[in-house]
Amino acid sequence: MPDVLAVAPLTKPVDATVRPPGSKSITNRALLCAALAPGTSTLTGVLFADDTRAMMGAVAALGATVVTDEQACTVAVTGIDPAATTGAGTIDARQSGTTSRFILPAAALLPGRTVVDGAEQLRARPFGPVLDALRQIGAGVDELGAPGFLPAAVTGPAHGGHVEVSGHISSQFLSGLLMAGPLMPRGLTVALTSPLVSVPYVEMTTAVMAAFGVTVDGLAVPAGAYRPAAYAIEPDASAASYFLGAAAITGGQVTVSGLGAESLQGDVRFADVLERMGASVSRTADSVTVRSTGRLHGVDVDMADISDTAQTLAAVAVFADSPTRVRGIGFIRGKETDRIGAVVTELRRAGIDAVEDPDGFTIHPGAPQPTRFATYDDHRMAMSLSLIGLRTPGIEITDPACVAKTYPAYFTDLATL
Ligand SMILES: O=C(O)C1=C[C@@H](OP(=O)(O)O)[C@@H](O)[C@H](O)C1
Ligand SMILES: C=C(OP(=O)(O)O)C(=O)O
Repeated sequence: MPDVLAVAPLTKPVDATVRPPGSKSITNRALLCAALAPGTSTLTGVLFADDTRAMMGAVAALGATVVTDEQACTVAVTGIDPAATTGAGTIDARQSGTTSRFILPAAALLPGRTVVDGAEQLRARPFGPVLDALRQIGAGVDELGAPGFLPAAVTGPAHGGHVEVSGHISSQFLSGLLMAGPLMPRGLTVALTSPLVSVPYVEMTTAVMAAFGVTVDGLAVPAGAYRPAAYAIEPDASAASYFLGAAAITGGQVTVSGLGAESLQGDVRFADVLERMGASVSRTADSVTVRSTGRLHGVDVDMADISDTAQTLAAVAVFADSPTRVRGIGFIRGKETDRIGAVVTELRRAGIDAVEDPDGFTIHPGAPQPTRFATYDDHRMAMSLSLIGLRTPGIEITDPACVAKTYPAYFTDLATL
């Protein structure tokens, strides 16, 4: 991929059906549950991207056997008995929040020492809540760098029981604890010490656990065992937001197949936001379609449940006929970059009146100037800002290769529009 990519404006309204690659979040949950199930599971519709390769490497380091067929998007995973496995050495979670936050509690099941580390970007993201939680349930935790950050070493086995963890920084801490819970001798009962963000991701966690034979009751998981499963992964709903956004701003229509009303992913609700803005949305059991009505109004919306689509909305909001206010997402300052600061800075670079708020941002519509956007090594900056280029000549994306974190073929797929 070039160092800078020029986005070609569309010459006519988009009219397309797309199927994004598998969900990152579901892929990484299914890989972990399969790795903790005795026997062989078969996963289909798997995402092959940097974040999921990180999880494949992590579960292999725990001792699971991972056999991939990238062409077919399938993975066969033969799981381990954690109690009979010693520590996993060092795991490189790369830039992946899910891999790192999910693998720490799983590594704490092993009677041995595992070091979890990641790329510089991940080392800057918070880990204190999960490290504290693991100490509460009997694991040894050494912070090898700054307290509350990676790298960290965990030594199990954790006995489980009652644990307290915060919910306002990331839901991934809770999801990771729940997935390891059934393999702790006392099971696990989690109490949240602060309001939970990204709630649909926890519902996704319990749904994937259920597919592998474990039932979560509230935030309590009894001691038990996973069962291997044949598991089909849905297309990625956060990835779908870019194509749905493209329909809304180019006056066209896009159908995303494989993402129906029953999706496990909260981010399918991005279509509801576009509907509130004036787009027409239709849903079937297996698809969602966004059709432009020619009208696009600004919206005032809390995106705490679907924050991975906030940057998509920022790009779409530029082309509305009134301002958009996004609330409830102060915690996205701790993602791949400070996403509130980054998206506001870049829109301002294009001459758009964008304002940073403590818990979100406000975008005033305008006519973007030709701009070379910075992307902050954040895949969602690159994918979101590219939408502006569908309507505006002279838009360039720096470091387009950063999309490899979750969607290596993004720019190829965007070009098919
Ligand atoms: O559990 C998950 O799969 C995820 C949860 C969300 O993170 P937070 O809970 O940190 O908001 C989301 O942003 C991330 O891309 C994936
Ligand atoms: C925040 C993200 O990823 P993660 O937290 O899993 O690194 C994302 O994909 O936007």
